[in-house]
Amino acid sequence: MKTLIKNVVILSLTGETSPINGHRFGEKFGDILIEGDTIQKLGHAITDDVDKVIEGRGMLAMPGLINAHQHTPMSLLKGFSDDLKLMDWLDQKMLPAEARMTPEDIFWGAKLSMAEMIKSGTTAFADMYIHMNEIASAVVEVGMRASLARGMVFLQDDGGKRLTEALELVERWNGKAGGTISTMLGPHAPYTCPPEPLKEIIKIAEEMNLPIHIHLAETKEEVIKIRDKYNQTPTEYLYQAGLFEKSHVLLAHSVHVNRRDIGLLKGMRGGVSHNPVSNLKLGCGIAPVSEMMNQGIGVGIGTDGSGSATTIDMFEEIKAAAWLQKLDYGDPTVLPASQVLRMATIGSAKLLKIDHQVGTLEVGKKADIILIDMNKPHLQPVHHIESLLAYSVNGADVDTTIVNGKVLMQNRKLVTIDEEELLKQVSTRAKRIVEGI
Ligand SMILES: N[C@@H](CCSC[C@H]1O[C@@H](n2cnc3c(=O)[nH]cnc32)[C@H](O)[C@@H]1O)C(=O)O
Ligand SMILES: [Zn+2]
Repeated sequence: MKTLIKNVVILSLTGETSPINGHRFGEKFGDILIEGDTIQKLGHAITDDVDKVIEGRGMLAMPGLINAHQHTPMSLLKGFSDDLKLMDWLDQKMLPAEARMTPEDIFWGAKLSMAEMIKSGTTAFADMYIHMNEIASAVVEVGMRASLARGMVFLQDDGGKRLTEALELVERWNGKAGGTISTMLGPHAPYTCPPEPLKEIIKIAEEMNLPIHIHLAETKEEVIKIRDKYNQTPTEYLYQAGLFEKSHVLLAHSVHVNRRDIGLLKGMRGGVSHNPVSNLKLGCGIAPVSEMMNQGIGVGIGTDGSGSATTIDMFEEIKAAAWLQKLDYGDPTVLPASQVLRMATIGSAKLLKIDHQVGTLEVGKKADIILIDMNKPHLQPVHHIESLLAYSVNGADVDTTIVNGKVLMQNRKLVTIDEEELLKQVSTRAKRIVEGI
């Protein structure tokens, strides 16, 4: 199967961040040839025989956004319990609701998130949740790229069952669906994982060469809890358990990390998923991402589940990430447009360990591409394309979403998801789940 995208402005997001006015609209105008799952040519007036032509005049092509931290089925719980403290929200609302979710609910909730992600330009995501078989099946049906982990909370005595499920997920799905699915191990957080199971997971991850996805230092309460229990910061706790010795680690949040903590993270494989909207909404604080990046720590962008962030539009996260750093430093030159766009693409790709496949538009990479319709009042005139993308574009401006060479949305119509059926399914399921909570 060959697809030709014609007459688009191509923003490949390769290389270093560009200086202000480094890119101008129209400078890289051309065509993209996709063969199978791969970008075959980027050039001018490509004339190959193809099966499908996408006319892209007036549109911009860029790498799909990569959401580095998600709990996709929580879309069923969006708006159900807002404006609560994180620990109350989790203990009193989310965990009881999650206990009621059937595998089918998880399947439909994951699909709901995927519909929203495709419609706002996200092509890949990292997910940590329960009933991962159902999520993996939804991923295959929908055609997105995903890195999946069974979230493990060790507060009850059936923790062993969770580890077994985590390993079954790896066994069954790692590298499957044409290489679009990868897997990680997902110990939930320092406050839900005591040293013993945590160390066991770290050892298994090293032996099996599996990345680890874990929450870190999201709230001040977490810092107090870990200090009271272990007399350490959450980062020190994970460091001492040996987490950063060998494994590739995806840390979600990392809001409350001090200078010393950042020193411990320096040199780690992987890095931090910054989830600014969730952190803002829960009043958690501002993660010191500029400082971490200055120390060479990888930083990508995620949304967290829509149970907390409520929105999973990565363009909102991009804006929030840039604005928060500028505000925090009192300096608008911090985290410029070109840098924050790279965090949400190749930055996240590195965290998911899929940067050899995606994250930039380059010949030989997998075709995960989004087309943005620039013919709109809020996107004209164009002086600096990266500024518009970072500060003006919304998810709803995405016209076409392609993953692994396959068109998942065109003219804003989903190709692999029956939207009407989806909305019917989720409304009845969501009502049943939260009844009486
Ligand atoms: N509760 C599961 C495993 C956890 S999966 C991932 C978990 O992360 C939770 N979660 C979602 N958002 C956040 C957040 O912002 N901070 C901490 N936990 C979260 C979510 O509710 C879900 O329970 C078990 O049976 O072991
Ligand atoms: Zn989370």
